[in-house]
Amino acid sequence: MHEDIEEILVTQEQIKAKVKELGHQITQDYQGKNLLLLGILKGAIPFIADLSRAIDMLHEIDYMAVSSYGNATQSSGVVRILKDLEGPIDQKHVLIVEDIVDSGLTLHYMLDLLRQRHPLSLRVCTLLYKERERAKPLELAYIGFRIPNLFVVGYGLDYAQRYRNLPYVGVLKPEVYQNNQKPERQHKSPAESS
Ligand SMILES: O=P(O)(O)OC[C@H]1O[C@H](OP(=O)(O)OP(=O)(O)O)[C@H](O)[C@@H]1O
Ligand code: HPA
Ligand SMILES: [Mg+2]
Repeated sequence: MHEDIEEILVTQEQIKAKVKELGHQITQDYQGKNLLLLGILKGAIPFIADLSRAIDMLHEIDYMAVSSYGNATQSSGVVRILKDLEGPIDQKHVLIVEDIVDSGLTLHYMLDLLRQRHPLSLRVCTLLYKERERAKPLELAYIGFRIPNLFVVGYGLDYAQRYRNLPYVGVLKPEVYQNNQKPERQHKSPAESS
């Protein structure tokens, strides 16, 4: 275990087994359909790479890059699109692939945006779902693991762009981000404090 990690919440073995299970389920659910896996960069990279190979049918992959956390541990509340899809999705069944649903702001923004492009269907597969209060409910078709409301890193999840390469999901020692965080970053955004 890396020295900055306090506790492992989801092991490499648990992730592997869950990805296999999700891939199997998705294969059954999307048989005969034109499936597009839509990965949300950068956090979803390891998950979508493993999930795609666990899906036993032809499908497409595309990515969107959005960012709302920057180097902070709380969402800024403002989602910025850094990279858009390559083409239209009106002939596709879109499955958004996320590493984590935390405040839910990123997904709400993505779902609202993508609905306007009229995909044949639009659903979400997230590896992690944080148990916490949310301003608006979210409908999630596939959830890997429900985790407590702690800041986690690994398997794609970062703190200040680091730790994405850890093969497990772990809780970062608070002193790691408390030492580095600028005071203004510690305020809750208006969207978070409601
Ligand atoms: O439910 P939310 O509170 O919106 O948080 C979830 C989002 O935040 C993270 O992305 P981030 O904006 O940090 O970009 P990254 O994937 O490049 O790290 C994560 O990968 C999700 O996309
Ligand atoms: O707990 C988290 N860790 C890393 N990135 C995140 N983005 C939203 N929540 C988290
Ligand atoms: Mg991030």
